[in-house]
Amino acid sequence: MIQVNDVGYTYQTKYQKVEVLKNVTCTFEYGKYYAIVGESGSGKSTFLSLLAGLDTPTIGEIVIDGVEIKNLNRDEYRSQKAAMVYQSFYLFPLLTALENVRFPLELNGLSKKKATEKARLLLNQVGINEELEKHYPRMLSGGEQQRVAIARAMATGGKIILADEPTGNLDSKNEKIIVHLLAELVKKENYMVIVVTHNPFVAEAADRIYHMQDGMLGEEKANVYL
Ligand SMILES: Nc1ncnc2c1ncn2[C@@H]1O[C@H](COP(=O)(O)OP(=O)(O)OP(=O)(O)O)[C@@H](O)[C@H]1O
Repeated sequence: MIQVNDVGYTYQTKYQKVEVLKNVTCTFEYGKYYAIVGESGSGKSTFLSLLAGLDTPTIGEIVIDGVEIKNLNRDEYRSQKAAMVYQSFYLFPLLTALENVRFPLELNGLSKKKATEKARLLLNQVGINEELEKHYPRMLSGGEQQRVAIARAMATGGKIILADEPTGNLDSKNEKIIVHLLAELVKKENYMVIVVTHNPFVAEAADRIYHMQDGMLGEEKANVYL
């Protein structure tokens, strides 16, 4: 699980300090889908980047499966435990769908043959067939690209998916497909999914919703929509 204990984060610009997160305390468990909602500029993405190990809290601690994040090897954490999914997909443009998913598997030491087999399984799981796997990202629809990005996140082998507006560039049909996919990973494979979103539909599917307001995380609420 992830325990966030009294975390604060301050951006230091040339002229001023901007306190973006204040006294954030919460926990995230495997097998649950969380949504973090809140006004623009309230600190949601900053918080997600701390959970991803992309930045370090100014004060407080984040503990992942019993180890404080600052004591983890950051590269290993991001390549093996927690993966980010973004609004703009960020697939490697010069790699096919299959190669995009195979890449982290090979990076984690699998042979090309084994990595190809595993990548195919993951792509199949997200509904990308053997024809589409040969396509470069520009030849895929937004929904297909996001599914490849989720398969790539799963390829890290970690069970934590951190998603920043994962449906922000998608139409409502693809939005549903992606939300369903994430919810299934949580239910059937014990993933922990944490989604930052402005989209009520994406938030409604969550087990828990956290409200970020002016850098403070509001009381955890069971999802009232369920
Ligand atoms: N590199 C930076 N330097 C200084 N201030 C920053 C930096 N990045 C973000 N901020 C400020 O931190 C605050 C929180 O930003 P953040 O992106 O976390 O908000 P958010 O809730 O995710 O917003 P949105 O919903 O619009 O994406 C904002 O006031 C923003 O201007």
